[in-house]
Amino acid sequence: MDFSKGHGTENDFVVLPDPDVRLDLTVPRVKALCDRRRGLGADGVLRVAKAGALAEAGVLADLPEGTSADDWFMDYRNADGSLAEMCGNGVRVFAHYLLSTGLETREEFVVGSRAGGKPVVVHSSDGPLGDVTVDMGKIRDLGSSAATLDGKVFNGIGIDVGNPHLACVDPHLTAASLSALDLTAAPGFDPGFFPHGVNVEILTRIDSGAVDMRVHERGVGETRSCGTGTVAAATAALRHEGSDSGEVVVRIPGGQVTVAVSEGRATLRGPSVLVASGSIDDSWWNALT
Ligand SMILES: N[C@H](CCC[C@H](N)C(=O)O)C(=O)O
Repeated sequence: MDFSKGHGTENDFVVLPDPDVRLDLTVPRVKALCDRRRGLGADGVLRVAKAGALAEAGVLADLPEGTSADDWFMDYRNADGSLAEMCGNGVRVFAHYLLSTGLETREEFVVGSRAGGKPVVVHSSDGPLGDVTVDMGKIRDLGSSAATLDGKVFNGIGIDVGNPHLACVDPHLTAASLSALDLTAAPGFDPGFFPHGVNVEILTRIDSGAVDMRVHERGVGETRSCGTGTVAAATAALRHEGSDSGEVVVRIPGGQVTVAVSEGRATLRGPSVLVASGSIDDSWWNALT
């Protein structure tokens, strides 16, 4: 079975073209594929299929809002095999992949996701390097909550970007003290507030239009970047300055992206890199049940 490997600011994914929806993405298979020793290694898996084909195969119960049957659908799984509604870095890699393989010929189109249709603009896709803007849609404020990590409490805002986030702005944090935080353990959070788990972002306040952020992702662990997380972070950072709109450069360990927030919606612009393509041994895959 064919695969490609790509990343968006070093949040990396195995891309699986599956137009006939033949693959059964069981938890053991996704976990093995994402394992950096016994598999290819990735933060997540992006299955490529039309939304209508996924609905016919029963992978989707129905077509999410803003998604038509003929849209290519990003069927995203976290490295632990769990489903997540949306993946901002993944959509950029997915859109770049579609153009690079000729599955899509337009530069502006909609990518389907469990969080709804996401319009994309592929500004460039020259070989391995892409530059993509994603309309991330509505950003919903879930109210105040807090995370505990590295023996400290971080107050933050719950933000729904299609998937759940807890974005914690610490005005005393610097890029240096942020990089010194220990994020190896999963942050503590209020399970009553986030009954389905949460992606946790820790970030500095805005300085010269930019913030520094690290993230511990639900179903993955600390990643070099999280696209939906950068949207949550930018929203919280603007809120911390008393604003509900603006453009924020978010610096993450894997690079940087630009988030624009306005009237409760956001766009995310950033790079995409397609590193490799190859084939996965079918018997290896089939033996994983
Ligand atoms: N890496 C993804 C986020 C995955 C979110 C996933 N960890 C979840 O369970 O919501 C991104 O770039 O937005």
